Amino acid sequence: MKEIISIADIRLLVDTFYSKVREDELLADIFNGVIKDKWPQHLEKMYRFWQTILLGEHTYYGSPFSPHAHMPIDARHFEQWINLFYATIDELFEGEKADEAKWRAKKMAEMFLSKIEYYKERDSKPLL
Ligand code: HEM
Repeated sequence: MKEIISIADIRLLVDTFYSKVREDELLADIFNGVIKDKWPQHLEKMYRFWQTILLGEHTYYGSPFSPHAHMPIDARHFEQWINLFYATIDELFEGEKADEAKWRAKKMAEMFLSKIEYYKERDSKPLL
């Protein structure tokens, strides 16, 4: 077991996590439906995202929430996303950054879910 200290560790984390996602009964179709043949680009973006968060090396400048705003996802999908993410971390890493990765992922999942629910409620309300 090792700590997360380098971009090679981030790549291993991201590659392992998304290979689980791509085999997951609940999540695979949602990801593939949006990403299609652009997996290399998605993975590259996600290396930068986690490199920025965990290593403090600022290489990601996107807006993380926007692409999720209208995906057909609810609490079950986020729960499964978190299960796979935690399983990936626990199988590969230990230490402070590993704990931080889990903590940050959980916080962002909660935030994404509450925003998605907010948009759904608002969209379903009649105008008058
Ligand atoms: C069930 C939950 C989730 C699903 C189905 C999902 C799916 C996706 C998909 C399909 C994309 C590609 C969007 C595109 O290229 O247009 C994406 C992008 C992204 N996701 Fe998620 N995601 C989920 C949860 C999360 C969580 C919890 C995080 C943060 C910890 C996250 C972080 C990101 C980031 C940073 C991007 C790139 C945004 C950009 O374009 O800059 N996602 N996600």
